[in-house]
Amino acid sequence: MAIVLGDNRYGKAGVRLVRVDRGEAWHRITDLTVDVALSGELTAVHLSGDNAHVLPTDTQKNTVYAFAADGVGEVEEFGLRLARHFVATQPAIGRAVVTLAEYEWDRIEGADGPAPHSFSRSGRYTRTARVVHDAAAGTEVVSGLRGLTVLNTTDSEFVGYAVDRYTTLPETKDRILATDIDARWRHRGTDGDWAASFAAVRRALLAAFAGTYSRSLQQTLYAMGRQVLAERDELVEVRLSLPNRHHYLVDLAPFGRDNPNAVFLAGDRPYGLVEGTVRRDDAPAALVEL
Ligand SMILES: O=c1[nH]c(=O)c2[nH]c(=O)[nH]c2[nH]1
Repeated sequence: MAIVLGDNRYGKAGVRLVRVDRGEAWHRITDLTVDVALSGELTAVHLSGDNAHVLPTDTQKNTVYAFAADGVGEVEEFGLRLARHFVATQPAIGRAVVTLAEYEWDRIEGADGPAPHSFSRSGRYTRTARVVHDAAAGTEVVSGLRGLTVLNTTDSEFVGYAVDRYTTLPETKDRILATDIDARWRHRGTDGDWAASFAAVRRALLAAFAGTYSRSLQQTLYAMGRQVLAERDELVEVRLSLPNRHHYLVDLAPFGRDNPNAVFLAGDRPYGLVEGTVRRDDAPAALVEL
């Protein structure tokens, strides 16, 4: 029996970057967290401590800030620039994975209208991207969002499920359906209008959530993924991770009050977790699973 080094990668995680674009009067901010992960000919560093192939993670962090000096643009674009740079300039590095999260800021509405240089952090959702650039296998861009919390007050039921001796859940024909959307979608190519694509996918996810009469969160998941692919030719695959944010009808009978689907306890934990991928059947193989 031999002991060998398996899959490995290394890089700087959690690089926090805020870029200010200063127009004459109006400022704009871009707020990102960037993770870089490199892999390639890295056996020697692990086995004998030879660092010749190791571009320090500190240098990777510096590169993120240096590249931001030329502007950030869309997260996908920034990720592509960085990933290509590491592979092109480091002969030992065959693959770079750059993962980005962008936090949204809203302009503050001042007494005299929109404030030119004041912002409040929006908690609505986080936009994400992951770029894989591999010297041999090519380039792959995955966009996404997480933390987009949505709720339907009706048009959701859950009946007819499998029952065993541990089942206590009552069937319901009318319940609240709520979730925090965590979605990633893989692009066919490596160029395009990233901003327009993102906005359209977000709209499609929301429209499908709102417009689907739901017999389960699983069915809603598929409807959401399907709508995104039906509307967006540039995409080949959608992955959704949907926590079921249970809302429990409170029993008000002890207080002599009925509760016609009005008062709920918003559960925290445990929560159902429904995850799935919806893809075109001719989608090219992914470099890295969604
Ligand atoms: O939409 C649902 N899917 C489930 O699998 C499930 N399980 C459960 O207890 N409630 C629900 N709701």
